[in-house]
Amino acid sequence: MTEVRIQALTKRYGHQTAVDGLTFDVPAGAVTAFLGPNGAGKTTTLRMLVGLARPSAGAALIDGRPFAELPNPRRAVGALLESGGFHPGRRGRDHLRILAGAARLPHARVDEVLDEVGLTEAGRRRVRGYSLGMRQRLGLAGALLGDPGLLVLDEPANGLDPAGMAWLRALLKRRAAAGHTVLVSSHVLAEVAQTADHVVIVHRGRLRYEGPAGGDLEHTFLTTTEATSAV
Ligand SMILES: Nc1ncnc2c1ncn2[C@@H]1O[C@H](COP(=O)(O)OP(=O)(O)OP(=O)(O)O)[C@@H](O)[C@H]1O
Repeated sequence: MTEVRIQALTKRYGHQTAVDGLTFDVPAGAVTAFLGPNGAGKTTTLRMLVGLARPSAGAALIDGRPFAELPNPRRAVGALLESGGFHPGRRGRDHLRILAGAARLPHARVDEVLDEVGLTEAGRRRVRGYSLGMRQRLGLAGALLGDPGLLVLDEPANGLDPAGMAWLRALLKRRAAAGHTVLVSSHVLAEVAQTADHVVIVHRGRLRYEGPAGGDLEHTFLTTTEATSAV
């Protein structure tokens, strides 16, 4: 069971405050949707959680520690924060083999995760020929390699077709049912309503809502974010 605690988390870029004293918990054994308008601070928060950005103040803790202090971070946390970053000339399978090697994970995991994301055949092809949805699936495969207790996904549904969305929904629910912690940002409220158990809404870097999913999510979103965007 992996607990996530965001505590008075703040990130400033010059005079701009992207994340502003944000506090919330992410429960284990549930899918938590992380919502907010464009520029609300979601990606910045997730980047701090997985050690890609340093907080200006406050903390993002995984089982009580910042990512950088986890004893085995690549096994504890699987993250998908952008679907780029693949070497275009590399085969999908080789990309995952390199990740597995760096994390000292058994190479057998590569075939398991390729199968899990439906890329068994495509894994033999070079990434330059992948569609956006296939790149998302490959990114998800990378996040799943270490069978992590915590999955952190930034808009993973981007580029997925309807069957891909249904597949992703089932995957996230399966992880949560197995007791894992799943934190996923999204703009697709209808999708979130079908997937999430718990919802966190931010706006202008601040917490606007935290609670169980259900009810009229669109109404909650629009009223808590004043239907305006910071960008
Ligand atoms: N590296 C950076 N340098 C300067 N400003 C940044 C940087 N990263 C993010 N910001 C700013 O911080 C704010 C929050 O951005 P962030 O990407 O976290 O929002 P978001 O909620 O993920 O948005 P979206 O839904 O559009 O992806 C924005 O105003 C953005 O311009």
